[in-house]
Amino acid sequence: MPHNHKKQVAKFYYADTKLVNQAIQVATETQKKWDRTPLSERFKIWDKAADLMAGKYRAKLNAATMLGQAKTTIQAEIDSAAELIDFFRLNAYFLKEATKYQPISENPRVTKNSMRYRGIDGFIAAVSPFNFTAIGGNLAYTPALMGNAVLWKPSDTALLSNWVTFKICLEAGVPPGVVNFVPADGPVFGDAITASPNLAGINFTGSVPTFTRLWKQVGQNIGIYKNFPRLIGECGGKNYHFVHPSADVETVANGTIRSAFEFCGQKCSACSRMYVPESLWPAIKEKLLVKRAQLKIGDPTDYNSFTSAVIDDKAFKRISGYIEYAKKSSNLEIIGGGKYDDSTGYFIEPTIVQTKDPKDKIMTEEIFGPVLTVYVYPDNQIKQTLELIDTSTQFALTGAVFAQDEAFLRSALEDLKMTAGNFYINDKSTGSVVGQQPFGGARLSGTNDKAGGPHYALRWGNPQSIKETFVQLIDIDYPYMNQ
Ligand SMILES: NC(=O)c1ccc[n+]([C@@H]2O[C@H](COP(=O)([O-])OP(=O)(O)OC[C@H]3O[C@@H](n4cnc5c(N)ncnc54)[C@H](O)[C@@H]3O)[C@@H](O)[C@H]2O)c1
Ligand SMILES: N[C@@H](CCC=O)C(=O)O
Repeated sequence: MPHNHKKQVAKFYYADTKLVNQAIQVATETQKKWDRTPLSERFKIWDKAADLMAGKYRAKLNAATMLGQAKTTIQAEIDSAAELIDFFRLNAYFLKEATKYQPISENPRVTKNSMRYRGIDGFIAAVSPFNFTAIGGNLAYTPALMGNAVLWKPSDTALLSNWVTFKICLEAGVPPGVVNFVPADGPVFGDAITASPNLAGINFTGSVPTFTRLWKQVGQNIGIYKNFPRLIGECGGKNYHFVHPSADVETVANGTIRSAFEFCGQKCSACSRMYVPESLWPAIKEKLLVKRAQLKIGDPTDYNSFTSAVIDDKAFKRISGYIEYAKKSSNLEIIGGGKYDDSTGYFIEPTIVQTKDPKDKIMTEEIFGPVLTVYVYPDNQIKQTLELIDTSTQFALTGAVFAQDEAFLRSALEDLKMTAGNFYINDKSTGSVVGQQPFGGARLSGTNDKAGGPHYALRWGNPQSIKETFVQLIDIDYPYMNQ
């Protein structure tokens, strides 16, 4: 039954503290053995998993993502087929390349230096969000590829697709105990892992408040751990589209509609605030409104649906709360959409708001839903508007600039340097591809460790330098003293 019909698709047993602790014990014990499995063996397993995802289980994975997370066919294919497979193949490729590096041995007959790539003794907790099946797979399996053992806590609202991913990896040959699937209430899981001396790292993607809580708990417990836990957190955004007076109007309108409303704006990279010059606003407004009105919102299993329902009642309340706020505010005007209805599912119309105040909370807080707010700026205030983009929110995840003026584009790259970890020129702020646009942002958007990039797997490594000497250590003098 599609998610938007408000029916449970599967029932899972939720782990209590005792069970989480048992999983920690299993993982910690398994890690030692798993870390001895040669990398070449692990690469074969990852390759097999990617083959299974691309072949035998492709339809099942996509169906699970559609039914469980209300993604349309195309959005499911982008996520649980393409991106998930890319993570498995490219992380293995990047790690193969990285391990080619060996330190300098000046005279290999005297001394050989080498580096081996180990996991971290203990366990890694992978805590994943609802919105991408691929992100869950990456958070859990990239540390595992590196030789770690993992407790994977899926989101309550992505259980089905995450479970299918887990089963595929078992079939591909990831030994039991290496990745442990642990559905649990968030705080129960968070409290248990941060209280364990064996916690070696947290690989988190989700909201700022959840990551902040986990970081604080680790800080409070810092004296108890065997290792300093590694903390990776990819969090929220308030992503922008900045339109220069030289921009191509068609590109702006199409890119913005896709970025703001695909998957109901429930992408961390979705465009949520837009800055348009007065001179282009009439043309852009008209195109945005026409295109918005054409979007079909319905069942994700209907091929004609552009998007479906938002993920759950909590999201529905939060997003409709912003719409109600916009209706009441004298600074804000809803110019498109604005209706919502949860009688058959958590449906919210793609909504476009115009604001007089570029610092209104609707322009600064993450909404994570299909609400786009536009601020129309005077054409002679480009610099001031760029400054506003940089300073008005605490996030720095994605941003896009639309312009045909080359000189402006080069200066915008500098003026907006710190505003986004993923910066787009004449393209929408969403849709990063593994290996092509490594993903992540700084400031409160996260630790910017760039999932899908060449260094990500190494963040989970525990390299060991080895020096072997083949000659006798003849005395205690320094070498130059014998010359
Ligand atoms: N930057 C990125 O790469 C990226 C990608 C996807 C999503 N996101 C962000 O994720 C958020 C949406 O996802 P969400 O609603 O699933 O986020 P969330 O923070 O509500 O949940 C994320 C995960 O944390 C778990 N959790 C909740 N409380 C916990 C606790 N006390 N201890 C341990 N785990 C706990 C949840 O059950 C879930 O598995 C948005 O803010 C979005 O921007 C960021
Ligand atoms: N790769 C995705 C990441 C979105 C996060 O939720 C994108 O850029 O659209």
